[in-house]
Order: sequence, then C-alpha cells, then structure tokens
Amino acid sequence: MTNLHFTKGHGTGNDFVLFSDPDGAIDLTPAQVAAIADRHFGVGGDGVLRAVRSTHIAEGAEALAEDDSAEWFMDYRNSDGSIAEMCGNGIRVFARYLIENGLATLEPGDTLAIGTRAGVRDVQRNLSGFQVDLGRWSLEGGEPLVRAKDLAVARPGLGINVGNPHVVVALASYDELESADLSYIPQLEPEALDGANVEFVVPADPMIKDGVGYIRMRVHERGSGETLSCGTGAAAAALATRHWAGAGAPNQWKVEVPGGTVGVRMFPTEDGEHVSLSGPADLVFEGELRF
Ligand SMILES: N[C@@H](CCC[C@H](N)C(=O)O)C(=O)O
Repeated sequence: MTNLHFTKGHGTGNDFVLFSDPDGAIDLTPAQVAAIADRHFGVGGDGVLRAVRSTHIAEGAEALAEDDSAEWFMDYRNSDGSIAEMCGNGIRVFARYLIENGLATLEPGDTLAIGTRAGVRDVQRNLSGFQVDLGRWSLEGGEPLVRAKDLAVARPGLGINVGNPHVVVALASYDELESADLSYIPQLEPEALDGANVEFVVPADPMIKDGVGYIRMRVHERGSGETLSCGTGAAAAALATRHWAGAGAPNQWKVEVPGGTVGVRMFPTEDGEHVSLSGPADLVFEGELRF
C-alpha cells in the first residue's frame, strides 16, 4: 500500500490534484492517474499535477537546457491519464503549490521558471493572482469543421497552438453557447485534428470597451471533457477572436468562462509575439491517498 500526500487546487474551477515527487520516485500509470481524478471513486479533478525536479524526469533535460533555473517540472496529466504539454490554469496553481510548500519563492516583480513539455514557462505574481507567459503562439491546424451535439450545422473553427493544440469555434449567441451539449467529444473534419481541445466562443456586446476585448467561452478539453475553465483555451479563444476581428482589434482580453474570468494579453518580444494568461490560483484542501 502506497500513501500519497496530495493537495487539491483550482484556477477558475479548473481543478487539479497536486503532489510532490522531488526525486521522481512515483511513476503513476495512466490508470492510477484516472483513478485519482475520478470524481466518484477518487479525489476528483480535471488533471493531476506531479511536481518533480527537472533533474529527475527525462523531459527535464530540455527544460534545463532552455533555462537552468527551471528547478521544478510540471508533469501534467489529464483526468483520463493522458499526458498534455501544458496547462495554463494548472501552472498558476502549481506555482502557488510550490510557494506554499516552501519548494520555491516568488516575490512581486520576480519570475519563477517552470519546466513543462511545451518548454519553460515564466510565472509572476500579479493583482489577479498569477500571470504566466505562455510563449510564442502559432496558427496550426487550419480551419477544420467542428460538429458538436445540438449544433444544427458544422461550424468552421481555427486551429491555434499555445504549447498544446486548440480549435476555436465562434457561435452565434449566448443562448447557443449555453445550450450546447459539450458532454460529447466534438468531431473535427479533417479527422486528423480529432483530439484537440475545442473552445466555443461568443463575443460580448459590445466586444471592445476601453481598448479591452470581452468574450465568453466554454470548452471541451482533450482528455478531460467539459471543464469549468481552460487557461490555454482562453488564450487560444482570445487569439482567434482577435484574428477574426482584424486590424485594430485589442491585445488585451477578458475571457469569461463558467468558473470565472481570466485575462489574456498579447505582447511583442524579440522572438515573436507571446501571449500571457492571468488569473487566480487557489489551494482548497489536503489529504492522504492510499493505493
Ligand atoms: N486545462 C488546461 C489544459 C489542460 C491540458 C489539455 N486538456 C490538453 O490535453 O491539451 C489549461 O488550463 O490550459
């Protein structure tokens, strides 16, 4: 029997089970991860986050080569046990977990570098909680047709990569957004894109106020199903909406999700445009798992 001390946390309702494994001694199988994330038979969560030293996970070597201060690596698993490259809400919660457990420090104005499978991501504190630079984004995956249950017709989406793959679809109204049944995996055409995270968005009315863009979003996440929020998805949704809005569209967005609101900002850097995500990160309880 193994005992595992865990912390439960969330960012705008996107919830995670976190545990630390500094020396990389706990190699959970996908079935064990899925059992922990199960809302009836386990702790329950959209994802499971293992805090492992970058020196003790194979993918950590790349992270350390990119930035040798990335002491900790976020080993992210979806609730079905599958691996994902990045999690925007998860990394804010992960940063708070490291800080509150004395594994890292982060003073206002400083940066905490965290290794992920999408590369090293820099986290800072800000007024809404934490902000993470999600790095360079790209249009990727074309404009697949998206079919979801209860949507009468297939809609064209836009493929966007922010470290992990997303397809963003614009819907016609809040009613359509609220009534969409996202309990089924949306079907994408071409099928090769199946498995991306899919965001459904509707602009607010007015969409732009005082230079800030406002949209509402729901998401079906790869490997986790519908969640109350997806940070990388919110970034992809804001990027897609700005793309559709054309010249003059803002570089700062507020994305309302069922679990709250997150902020997205696009900004130029020496290696191209980056996108950042900000929002709360909450730790809600701790416990002991036996398996
Ligand atoms: N909820 C996350 C994204 C988690 C990973 C995603 N399901 C994937 O498989 O890419 C976020 O906040 O970004």
